[in-house]
Amino acid sequence: MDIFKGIHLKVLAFEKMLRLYPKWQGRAVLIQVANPARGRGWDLMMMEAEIHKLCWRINEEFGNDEYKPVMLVDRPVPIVERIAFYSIAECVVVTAVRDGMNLTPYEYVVCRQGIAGSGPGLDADGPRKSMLVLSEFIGCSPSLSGAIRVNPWDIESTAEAMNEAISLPDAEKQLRHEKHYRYVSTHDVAYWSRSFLQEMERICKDHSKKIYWGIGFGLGFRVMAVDPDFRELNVDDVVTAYEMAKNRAILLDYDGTLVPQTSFNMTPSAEVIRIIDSLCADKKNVVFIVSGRGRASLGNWFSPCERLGIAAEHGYFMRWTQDQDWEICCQISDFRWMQMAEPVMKLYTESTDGSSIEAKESAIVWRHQYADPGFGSAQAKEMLDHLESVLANEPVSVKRGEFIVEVKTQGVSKGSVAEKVLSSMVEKGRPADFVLCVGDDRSDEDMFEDVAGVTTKNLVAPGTSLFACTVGQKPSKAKYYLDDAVDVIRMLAALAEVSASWRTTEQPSSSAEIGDDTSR
Ligand SMILES: O=P(O)(O)OC[C@H]1O[C@H](O[C@H]2O[C@H](CO)[C@@H](O)[C@H](O)[C@H]2O)[C@H](O)[C@@H](O)[C@@H]1O
Repeated sequence: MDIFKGIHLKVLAFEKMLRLYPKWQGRAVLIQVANPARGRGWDLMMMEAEIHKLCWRINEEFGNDEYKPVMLVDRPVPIVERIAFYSIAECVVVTAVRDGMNLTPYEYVVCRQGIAGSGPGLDADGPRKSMLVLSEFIGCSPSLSGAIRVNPWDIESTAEAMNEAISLPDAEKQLRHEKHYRYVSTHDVAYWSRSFLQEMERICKDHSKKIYWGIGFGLGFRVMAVDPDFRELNVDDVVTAYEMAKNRAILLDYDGTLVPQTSFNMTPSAEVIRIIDSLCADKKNVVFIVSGRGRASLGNWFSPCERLGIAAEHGYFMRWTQDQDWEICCQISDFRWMQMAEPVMKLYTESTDGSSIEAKESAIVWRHQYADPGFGSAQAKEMLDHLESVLANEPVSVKRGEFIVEVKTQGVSKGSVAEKVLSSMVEKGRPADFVLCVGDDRSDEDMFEDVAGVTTKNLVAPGTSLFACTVGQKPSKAKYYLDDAVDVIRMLAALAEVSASWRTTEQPSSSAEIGDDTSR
């Protein structure tokens, strides 16, 4: 007995069932085993009193000398007695409003299976039957696919489920039991310990090759395993490679990379605009902003940088220079899935103060940056599962990012932007011999992964200097990290300076240079 077991809800649902389906009056009995509570408290005492009152009320109204509809067993129950109850029960009902696993349904199923030739109350060798009505809020509920799942706060639905459980034809009760028993008997302690060990082995496979860092403070402290090659980007090395390169590709994420994720004003600073514009002015450079943001705001913010390429909405839209049109990456015009995703997001927005929805042209985003951190990320996790099941047959992918859950068109990724930019340079006969790719978010990992494979795909010149760099020290597919956006800007400023010093001394550029070719 505790306040989360939802016993009062079960008793109320049973009462409702007797009222809705009078055929069960005189026939159905609810045996409520309530082991005495471990603690005491005013709320628990109130709960116990309420349960006793409810049981009394039902027994008064529907019972008689020979029939007591509710039997409340509120004393310690030895295991043998519990097994006896389980073995004869047509159905087990668990209506806890919060619980970890709750082993009762598993124990019940095993007891209903019994041992051939010794089943108390069961036809010794006949078919077995078991029925479960389970709260959707308990850990074991998803694993028992034959169970009828209920929201225990919904008394009427729980009453309907109880009636259904005991009314179903025997053949269906058998089928459901077979499902239950198959699961319980194959997922035993040996199974769990085996899979736990396998998982440990998988995770620790490269244990000795990794290096371990402790990051964060207090409750935020965690140990991180990273590749031994993962190291801080040395700006001098980047500058040297930049100076030596003939054709450079620079791919930059926006949020968290050029502007700190914590900034209230997310527009680029005058300094960022000046640096980016100066990098674009170098004819050896192809510079792209590769962002999840929409094309309107990126185009507007970077309007001073005429030669800047922009890949907006993770590359759904691409524009090579300001005077060119936006290209759409894939010929998908069916966005009906947005009408399925939006109501789900609205549901979570209503219950999560500080969250909001951002509808873009090819994607829809749920943002929880200003919600309570713990609650916001718990809601985001739940919403991700919810959206994945609702949109399972749609041509979309559902991803998490920095304080966001995003649904976007399948096949659109920052990785394909990197490939497009580099293959365009190859087509123009100017394959990149310097690639710098910086980002902070999960969506940037696609870009890092692709950039790591460009040499084998012949998308860059032999011996190319590749710098894939994540912002913040965290496990990443990038080989390098910089601590924050400030360090990124500092590095880009150093590169812009190199370009500026060359511009003051260089000869007029030849028309073969990639920067002069507007037909890209
Ligand atoms: O690819 P990025 O440049 O990193 O852009 C990713 C997302 O950026 C925007 O969201 C971010 O800013 C919001 C406030 O301006 C903030 O609420 C959110 O938590 C950040 O992730 C943009 O709104 C998204 O559409 C982009 O996907």
